[in-house]
Amino acid sequence: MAELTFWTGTMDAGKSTLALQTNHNHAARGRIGRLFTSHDRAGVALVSSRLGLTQNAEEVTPELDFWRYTVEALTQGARIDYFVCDEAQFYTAEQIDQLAKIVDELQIDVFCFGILTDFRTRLFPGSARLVELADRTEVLQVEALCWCGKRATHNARTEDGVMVTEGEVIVVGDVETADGPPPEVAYEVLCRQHHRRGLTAARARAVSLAPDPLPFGS
Ligand SMILES: Nc1ncnc2c1ncn2[C@@H]1O[C@H](COP(=O)(O)OP(=O)(O)O)[C@@H](O)[C@H]1O
Ligand SMILES: Cc1cn([C@H]2C[C@H](O)[C@@H](COP(=O)(O)O)O2)c(=O)[nH]c1=O
Repeated sequence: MAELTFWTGTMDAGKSTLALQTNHNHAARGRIGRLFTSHDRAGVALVSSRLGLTQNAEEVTPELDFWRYTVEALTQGARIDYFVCDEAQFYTAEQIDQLAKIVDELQIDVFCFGILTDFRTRLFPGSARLVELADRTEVLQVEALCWCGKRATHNARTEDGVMVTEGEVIVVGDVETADGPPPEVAYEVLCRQHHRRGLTAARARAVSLAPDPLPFGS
Protein backbone atom coordinates (compact mmCIF):
# COMPACT_ATOMS: atom_id res chain seq x y z
CA MET A 1 0.00 0.00 0.00
CA ALA A 2 1.35 3.42 -0.94
CA GLU A 3 1.63 6.01 1.82
CA LEU A 4 1.56 9.77 2.32
CA THR A 5 4.25 10.61 4.88
CA PHE A 6 4.98 14.03 6.35
CA TRP A 7 8.44 14.58 7.88
CA THR A 8 8.55 17.77 9.88
CA GLY A 9 10.90 19.73 12.15
CA THR A 10 12.07 23.29 12.65
CA MET A 11 14.29 25.02 10.14
CA ASP A 12 17.80 23.52 10.13
CA ALA A 13 16.58 20.16 11.47
CA GLY A 14 17.81 18.17 8.46
CA LYS A 15 14.63 17.87 6.36
CA SER A 16 16.17 18.61 2.98
CA THR A 17 19.04 16.24 3.77
CA LEU A 18 16.52 13.50 4.57
CA ALA A 19 14.55 14.35 1.41
CA LEU A 20 17.69 13.86 -0.71
CA GLN A 21 18.60 10.68 1.18
CA THR A 22 15.09 9.29 0.68
CA ASN A 23 15.27 10.03 -3.03
CA HIS A 24 18.73 8.46 -3.25
CA ASN A 25 17.77 5.28 -1.37
CA HIS A 26 14.65 4.63 -3.46
CA ALA A 27 16.43 5.43 -6.75
CA ALA A 28 19.31 3.13 -5.75
CA ARG A 29 16.82 0.24 -5.65
CA GLY A 30 15.55 0.98 -9.14
CA ARG A 31 12.43 2.89 -8.17
CA ILE A 32 11.53 5.84 -10.38
CA GLY A 33 10.70 9.05 -8.56
CA ARG A 34 10.21 12.76 -9.02
CA LEU A 35 11.70 15.44 -6.79
CA PHE A 36 9.71 18.61 -6.08
CA THR A 37 10.43 21.78 -4.15
CA SER A 38 9.21 25.34 -3.68
CA HIS A 39 11.16 28.52 -2.86
CA ASP A 40 14.42 26.74 -1.88
CA ARG A 41 17.09 29.14 -0.55
CA ALA A 42 19.52 27.96 -3.25
CA GLY A 43 17.22 28.99 -6.11
CA VAL A 44 14.36 27.91 -8.31
CA ALA A 45 13.90 24.17 -8.91
CA LEU A 46 16.64 23.09 -6.49
CA VAL A 47 16.67 21.03 -3.31
CA SER A 48 19.62 22.09 -1.16
CA SER A 49 20.91 20.70 2.12
CA ARG A 50 23.19 22.57 4.50
CA LEU A 51 25.38 19.47 4.46
CA GLY A 52 26.40 20.51 0.95
CA LEU A 53 24.21 18.45 -1.37
CA THR A 54 22.08 20.15 -4.02
CA GLN A 55 19.92 18.48 -6.61
CA ASN A 56 17.70 19.62 -9.47
CA ALA A 57 13.99 19.34 -8.82
CA GLU A 58 10.68 20.52 -10.21
CA GLU A 59 9.44 23.83 -8.82
CA VAL A 60 5.94 23.74 -7.32
CA THR A 61 3.97 26.91 -8.06
CA PRO A 62 0.40 27.44 -6.83
CA GLU A 63 -0.83 26.69 -10.38
CA LEU A 64 0.61 23.17 -10.46
CA ASP A 65 -2.10 20.49 -10.40
CA PHE A 66 -0.32 17.37 -9.12
CA TRP A 67 -3.20 15.09 -10.15
CA ARG A 68 -3.27 16.34 -13.76
CA TYR A 69 0.57 16.34 -13.91
CA THR A 70 0.67 12.69 -12.81
CA VAL A 71 -2.17 11.42 -14.99
CA GLU A 72 -0.62 13.12 -18.03
CA ALA A 73 2.81 11.62 -17.30
CA LEU A 74 1.38 8.11 -16.82
CA THR A 75 -0.76 8.43 -19.95
CA GLN A 76 2.37 9.28 -21.92
CA GLY A 77 3.95 6.04 -20.68
CA ALA A 78 6.07 7.32 -17.80
CA ARG A 79 6.58 5.19 -14.72
CA ILE A 80 6.34 6.89 -11.34
CA ASP A 81 6.83 4.99 -8.07
CA TYR A 82 7.23 7.89 -5.64
CA PHE A 83 7.32 11.65 -5.15
CA VAL A 84 9.71 13.44 -2.80
CA CYS A 85 8.27 16.87 -1.94
CA ASP A 86 10.51 19.33 -0.12
CA GLU A 87 9.42 22.70 1.38
CA ALA A 88 5.89 21.27 1.41
CA GLN A 89 4.75 23.98 3.83
CA PHE A 90 4.55 26.27 0.79
CA TYR A 91 2.21 23.98 -1.19
CA THR A 92 -1.46 24.88 -1.18
CA ALA A 93 -4.01 22.81 0.76
CA GLU A 94 -5.51 21.78 -2.62
CA GLN A 95 -2.13 20.45 -3.76
CA ILE A 96 -1.89 18.33 -0.60
CA ASP A 97 -5.38 16.95 -1.37
CA GLN A 98 -4.13 16.08 -4.86
CA LEU A 99 -1.09 14.28 -3.41
CA ALA A 100 -3.35 12.24 -1.10
CA LYS A 101 -5.50 11.26 -4.10
CA ILE A 102 -2.37 10.21 -6.01
CA VAL A 103 -1.39 7.92 -3.11
CA ASP A 104 -4.84 6.33 -2.87
CA GLU A 105 -5.83 6.08 -6.52
CA LEU A 106 -2.48 5.58 -8.25
CA GLN A 107 -0.51 3.76 -5.53
CA ILE A 108 2.39 6.23 -5.69
CA ASP A 109 4.31 6.87 -2.44
CA VAL A 110 4.52 10.54 -1.46
CA PHE A 111 7.21 11.68 1.00
CA CYS A 112 6.70 15.29 2.13
CA PHE A 113 9.16 17.41 4.10
CA GLY A 114 8.49 20.82 5.63
CA ILE A 115 8.23 23.08 8.64
CA LEU A 116 4.99 23.06 10.58
CA THR A 117 4.63 26.66 11.70
CA ASP A 118 5.66 30.10 10.50
CA PHE A 119 7.52 32.83 12.41
CA ARG A 120 4.22 33.81 14.11
CA THR A 121 3.78 30.19 15.35
CA ARG A 122 0.83 29.69 12.97
CA LEU A 123 0.47 26.52 10.91
CA PHE A 124 1.30 26.89 7.21
CA PRO A 125 -1.81 25.87 5.19
CA GLY A 126 0.12 23.11 3.38
CA SER A 127 1.46 21.68 6.64
CA ALA A 128 -1.94 21.86 8.32
CA ARG A 129 -3.47 19.86 5.47
CA LEU A 130 -0.61 17.35 5.65
CA VAL A 131 -1.20 16.78 9.37
CA GLU A 132 -4.88 16.26 8.56
CA LEU A 133 -4.31 13.84 5.69
CA ALA A 134 -0.96 12.06 6.09
CA ASP A 135 -0.83 8.36 6.92
CA ARG A 136 2.10 9.23 9.17
CA THR A 137 3.53 12.50 10.51
CA GLU A 138 7.08 12.05 11.79
CA VAL A 139 9.19 14.59 13.68
CA LEU A 140 12.86 14.50 12.69
CA GLN A 141 14.98 12.69 15.26
CA VAL A 142 17.95 15.07 15.18
CA GLU A 143 17.14 17.91 17.57
CA ALA A 144 17.73 21.49 16.49
CA LEU A 145 18.57 23.38 19.67
CA CYS A 146 17.54 26.71 21.14
CA TRP A 147 20.45 28.85 22.44
CA CYS A 148 19.47 27.71 25.98
CA GLY A 149 20.11 24.06 25.07
CA LYS A 150 16.48 22.93 25.00
CA ARG A 151 14.98 21.35 21.90
CA ALA A 152 13.99 24.06 19.44
CA THR A 153 10.33 23.84 18.49
CA HIS A 154 9.68 27.22 16.88
CA ASN A 155 11.08 29.36 14.08
CA ALA A 156 11.74 33.04 14.85
CA ARG A 157 12.32 35.69 12.19
CA THR A 158 14.71 38.57 12.79
CA GLU A 159 15.00 41.82 10.85
CA ASP A 160 18.35 43.55 11.29
CA GLY A 161 18.92 41.29 14.29
CA VAL A 162 15.59 42.05 16.02
CA MET A 163 12.86 39.42 16.36
CA VAL A 164 9.62 40.34 14.58
CA THR A 165 6.12 38.86 14.80
CA GLU A 166 4.46 40.68 11.89
CA GLY A 167 5.11 40.62 8.16
CA GLU A 168 4.69 38.54 5.01
CA VAL A 169 4.36 34.83 5.71
CA ILE A 170 6.73 33.76 2.94
CA VAL A 171 10.19 35.32 3.08
CA VAL A 172 12.96 33.00 1.89
CA GLY A 173 15.95 33.09 4.22
CA ASP A 174 18.47 31.17 6.27
CA VAL A 175 19.27 30.67 9.91
CA GLU A 176 21.79 33.21 11.18
CA THR A 177 25.41 32.19 11.56
CA ALA A 178 27.75 33.44 14.29
CA ASP A 179 30.09 35.32 11.95
CA GLY A 180 29.41 38.66 10.30
CA PRO A 181 26.72 41.27 10.79
CA PRO A 182 23.12 39.98 10.96
CA PRO A 183 21.50 39.76 7.52
CA GLU A 184 18.46 41.96 6.88
CA VAL A 185 16.11 38.99 7.31
CA ALA A 186 17.18 35.81 9.09
CA TYR A 187 15.68 33.01 11.12
CA GLU A 188 16.57 31.48 14.47
CA VAL A 189 15.16 28.34 16.04
CA LEU A 190 14.01 28.70 19.64
CA CYS A 191 12.22 26.75 22.35
CA ARG A 192 8.63 27.84 22.97
CA GLN A 193 9.45 29.80 26.12
CA HIS A 194 12.11 31.91 24.43
CA HIS A 195 10.00 32.36 21.29
CA ARG A 196 7.10 33.56 23.45
CA ARG A 197 9.38 36.01 25.27
CA GLY A 198 11.08 37.16 22.05
CA LEU A 199 14.42 36.17 23.57
CA THR A 200 16.83 35.39 20.74
CA ALA A 201 20.48 34.46 21.34
CA ALA A 202 21.62 38.03 20.61
CA ARG A 203 19.08 39.56 22.98
CA ALA A 204 19.90 37.05 25.73
CA ARG A 205 23.59 37.94 25.29
CA ALA A 206 22.85 41.68 25.43
CA VAL A 207 20.71 41.25 28.56
CA SER A 208 23.38 39.19 30.32
CA LEU A 209 26.07 41.79 29.47
CA ALA A 210 24.02 44.76 30.68
CA PRO A 211 25.57 46.33 33.82
CA ASP A 212 23.78 45.58 37.08
CA PRO A 213 21.61 48.51 38.27
CA LEU A 214 23.14 50.48 41.11
CA PRO A 215 21.93 49.36 44.54
CA PHE A 216 18.87 51.33 45.70
CA GLY A 217 19.84 54.47 47.59
CA SER A 218 23.45 54.69 46.45
N1 LIG B 1 29.21 21.61 9.09
C1 LIG B 1 28.29 20.71 9.46
N2 LIG B 1 28.65 19.56 10.02
C2 LIG B 1 27.74 18.63 10.39
N3 LIG B 1 26.43 18.79 10.23
C3 LIG B 1 26.01 19.92 9.68
C4 LIG B 1 26.90 20.95 9.26
N4 LIG B 1 26.17 21.96 8.74
C5 LIG B 1 24.89 21.58 8.84
N5 LIG B 1 24.79 20.35 9.41
C6 LIG B 1 23.57 19.57 9.69
O1 LIG B 1 22.61 19.86 8.72
C7 LIG B 1 21.37 20.15 9.34
C8 LIG B 1 20.57 21.04 8.43
O2 LIG B 1 20.21 20.27 7.30
P1 LIG B 1 19.15 20.77 6.23
O3 LIG B 1 18.74 19.54 5.48
O4 LIG B 1 19.72 21.88 5.45
O5 LIG B 1 17.98 21.29 7.19
P2 LIG B 1 16.47 21.73 6.89
O6 LIG B 1 16.12 21.33 5.49
O7 LIG B 1 15.63 21.04 7.93
O8 LIG B 1 16.45 23.22 7.10
C9 LIG B 1 21.77 20.76 10.67
O9 LIG B 1 20.77 20.59 11.67
C10 LIG B 1 22.99 19.93 11.04
O10 LIG B 1 22.57 18.73 11.67
C1 LIG C 1 9.56 30.30 9.61
C2 LIG C 1 9.42 30.75 8.19
C3 LIG C 1 10.30 30.29 7.23
N1 LIG C 1 10.18 30.71 5.95
C4 LIG C 1 11.14 30.22 4.94
C5 LIG C 1 12.59 30.40 5.27
C6 LIG C 1 13.26 29.29 4.48
O1 LIG C 1 13.50 29.79 3.17
C7 LIG C 1 12.19 28.20 4.43
C8 LIG C 1 12.45 27.05 5.39
O2 LIG C 1 13.53 26.32 4.90
P1 LIG C 1 14.28 25.14 5.73
O3 LIG C 1 14.78 24.25 4.63
O4 LIG C 1 13.27 24.47 6.61
O5 LIG C 1 15.37 25.79 6.50
O6 LIG C 1 10.97 28.83 4.81
C9 LIG C 1 9.16 31.55 5.58
O7 LIG C 1 9.03 31.90 4.39
N2 LIG C 1 8.29 32.01 6.52
C10 LIG C 1 8.39 31.65 7.82
O8 LIG C 1 7.56 32.11 8.65
